[in-house]
Amino acid sequence: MTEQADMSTCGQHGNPDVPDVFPALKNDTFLRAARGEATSYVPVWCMRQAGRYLPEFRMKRAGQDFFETCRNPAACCELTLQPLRRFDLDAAIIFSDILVVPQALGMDAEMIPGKGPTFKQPLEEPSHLQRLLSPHAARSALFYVHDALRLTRHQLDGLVPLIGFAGAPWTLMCYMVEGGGSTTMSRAKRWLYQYPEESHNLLKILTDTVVEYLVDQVSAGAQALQLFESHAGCLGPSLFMEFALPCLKDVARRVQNGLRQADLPAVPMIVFAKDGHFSLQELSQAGYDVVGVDWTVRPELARELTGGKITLQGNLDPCALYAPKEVLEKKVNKMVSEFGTQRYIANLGHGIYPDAPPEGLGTFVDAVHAISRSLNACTN
Ligand SMILES: Cc1c2[nH]c(c1CCC(=O)O)Cc1[nH]c(c(CCC(=O)O)c1C)Cc1[nH]c(c(CCC(=O)O)c1C)Cc1[nH]c(c(CCC(=O)O)c1C)C2
Repeated sequence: MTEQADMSTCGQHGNPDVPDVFPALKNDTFLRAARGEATSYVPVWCMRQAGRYLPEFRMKRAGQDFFETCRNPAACCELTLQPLRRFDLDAAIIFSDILVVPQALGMDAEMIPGKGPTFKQPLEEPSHLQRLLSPHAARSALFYVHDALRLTRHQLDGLVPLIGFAGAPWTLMCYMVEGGGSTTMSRAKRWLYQYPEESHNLLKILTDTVVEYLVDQVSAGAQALQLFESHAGCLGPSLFMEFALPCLKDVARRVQNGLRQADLPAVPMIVFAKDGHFSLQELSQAGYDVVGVDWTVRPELARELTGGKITLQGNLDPCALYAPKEVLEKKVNKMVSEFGTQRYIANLGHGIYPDAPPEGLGTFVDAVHAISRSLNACTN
């Protein structure tokens, strides 16, 4: 145990009924690895670990509107804790969604079963930017996420660190322009080619909003932050460097400054650019402590591109959870051996799929721990 009871305060939307001193952290392995410190085993968590693959998640969510659930701190807390009751995970991630940010900027979203999240009035042309509320207004609309973080940090009772997150500006712009998911993101990319200046304006609004949102998350109890750039792949290198990377750099720098100014602790920041293999070198110099890697990248190449100096996170193919136990264990062995046991956080290469067998995740987590402990024992 290295961290004493944390004196972080409730922040500007703090609930006066909840005491503002958080319980001491009992397992800091994830934070140590994120900060590049030595660990006796490889910590592991799983993107979308609070999700539909768990029967208890489906039970709790049954009949409830998705975004109503996001606005209910007690429900978010329960859903965040569910996977920790089953698996020996080294971190929790708050149950929420990246789309709460566009909502807070005034865009109405609903979750349509079988289709996914959908905005009723997407941004079709630059004049629609006038519909958006200010980053300042968005900041106060997001109080419910901070209430969920605060409650969950207390309920975790120091078991493992709590991760907060946000969508990266480009990924949020994709949903706001497309109105929902898309395989090509061609409407959003059309903006980059046809309206580059207005695209930069939109990305700036999103960057400003995300920076304040993440600082507030730390104020509410988040002990690490992850940026999801889920739609990096469709950009390719040149659009990524022009439109997405500058925002990611701004977010990292301004969040750490914001934390200093607010007298809040510095927290490790993770960037995960899905299908962004072409950007790994730049991402390793973008101001983040950890770079996430999807399963299409060889661990040795990821180490080489990132100069061996940064913590990497990833990257088991989520479909490997369907494999028989022995095959899955072999895959984990290969992955951990190739990344190495230091400066490494094991994870899937993207979120767990809704039809993944829960016992597969258990095998994955236990194998990461056992294999990394034995590899460490060999080298000591
Ligand atoms: C469980 C869940 C979530 N969002 C959605 C679901 C499924 C819907 C349901 O349960 O009813 C809809 C939900 N929300 C979104 C989608 C994808 C839509 C699409 O692109 O088609 C869906 C189905 C948008 C979204 N939402 C998120 C991302 C980034 C990660 C990624 O790339 O997968 C994205 C792109 C982040 C997210 N979303 C969620 C978390 C929870 C915390 C955890 O990891 O356990 C997180 C981190 C929660």
